[in-house]
Amino acid sequence: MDIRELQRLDAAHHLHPFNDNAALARRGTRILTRGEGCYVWDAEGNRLLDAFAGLWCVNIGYGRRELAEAAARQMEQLAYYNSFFQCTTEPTIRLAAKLAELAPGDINHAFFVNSGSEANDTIFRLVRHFWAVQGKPEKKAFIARHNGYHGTTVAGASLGGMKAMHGQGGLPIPDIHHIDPPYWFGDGGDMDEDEYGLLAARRLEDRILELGPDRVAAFIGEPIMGAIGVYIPPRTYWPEVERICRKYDVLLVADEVICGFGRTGQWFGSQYFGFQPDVMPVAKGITSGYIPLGAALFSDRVARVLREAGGELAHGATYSGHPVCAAVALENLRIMEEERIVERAREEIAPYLARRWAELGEHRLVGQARIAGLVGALELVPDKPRRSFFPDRGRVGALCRDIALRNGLILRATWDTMLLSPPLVITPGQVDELFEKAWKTLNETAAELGK
Ligand SMILES: Cc1ncc(COP(=O)(O)O)c(CNc2cccc(C(=O)O)c2)c1O
Repeated sequence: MDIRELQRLDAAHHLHPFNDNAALARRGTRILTRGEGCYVWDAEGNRLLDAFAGLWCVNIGYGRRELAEAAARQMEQLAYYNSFFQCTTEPTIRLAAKLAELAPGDINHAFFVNSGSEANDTIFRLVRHFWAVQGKPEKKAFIARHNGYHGTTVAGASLGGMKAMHGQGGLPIPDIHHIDPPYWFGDGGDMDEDEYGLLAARRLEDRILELGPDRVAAFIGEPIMGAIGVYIPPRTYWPEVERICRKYDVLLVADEVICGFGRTGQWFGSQYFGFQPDVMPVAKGITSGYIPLGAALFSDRVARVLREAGGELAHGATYSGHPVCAAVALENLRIMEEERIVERAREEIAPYLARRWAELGEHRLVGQARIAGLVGALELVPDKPRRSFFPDRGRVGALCRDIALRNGLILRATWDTMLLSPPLVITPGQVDELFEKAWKTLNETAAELGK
């Protein structure tokens, strides 16, 4: 492999997602070549501990041959057929049944797509259809959170609260409203966290009353807000959100694209926080990132209306329920169940990871270390113990991420918050390696800042 030639071709022909492509062309792309367990290798032979599981998604770790073999078997037998025209395939059916078994409460129905973004676009359309066929076409507004992330499609990016995304493409589309998120570190002041959780949840009730309950179709939120910086809400937040949604008959959509399939140590984030959604988009961990797959999961109530009163659903994609993707997802979930990956993550790894993560919180550069199961954040601050931010937010985070890479560790940086989301199969020894590399990285970052 001629790395320079590949980088030249990349700069000439490949537009990267969420990148300044001109700067990247000047800097050169890191080319990843292999993955095994919790490690990935780049083309220059660097072995990196991937404490971010690709992009929140490689839950069972890299290199599980069983998934490749499941894909090959299905490809050889039936590489593709669709679920249109009264047809479908066996793995698609079995995956829908497996998801009904794993999902909480009466979430028993799956509409398959190719990504989390498409799952949220599906939810946006079918939730509106759910109310319209019941004679409530005006009940079509969605409420979401500023700085939330729900994907990159028109509806997904509009449901998201990222202003930079809204600025590209003239978003949000009409009838999508945003409230402030539960970010205690940033705006909780001296308030007790439990008290702050209730206050943050009641922002939803205020907005429902402002819009009129008869106009509000649904509220969508990530159990833990991932991309913006792992905002872990106080334990009082979600039960209060659920109470408010039930009070005004607003559907509750839990965006489980990151939290789903074991990330918090429970199968789903709603179980970690103790609430029951009506609708759940899922993706990422459903196949551990080995092949693209997303799904919109619906409760009995919603599915019954869509089935019985909805007539023909005028919605679907070529690859909705793709048999190879379904076969890989089934193998992924089989491994997760048979090896008790979620339970072991909760019982054995999460407690140890929490202890070591809290030790990183002792560092002079860290204003808060927060974690829930196997997803966490370190807030880098200029003058601990004050909860404040660096003036040029994002520069220190980018510096810290680059130093981590130099030390053989992958962490994500959002602004000046370092994010953790390792494969669920990380071992105690690898947690120690993560700690050592992260501590060294924080020291070197502080030194570069003259701290
Ligand atoms: C909560 C949530 N919902 C929907 C999506 C969209 O899924 P797809 O990407 O499969 O369409 C996501 C995706 N999450 C995501 C995607 C890209 C980058 C980052 C980051 O943290 O930098 C996070 C997500 O985190």
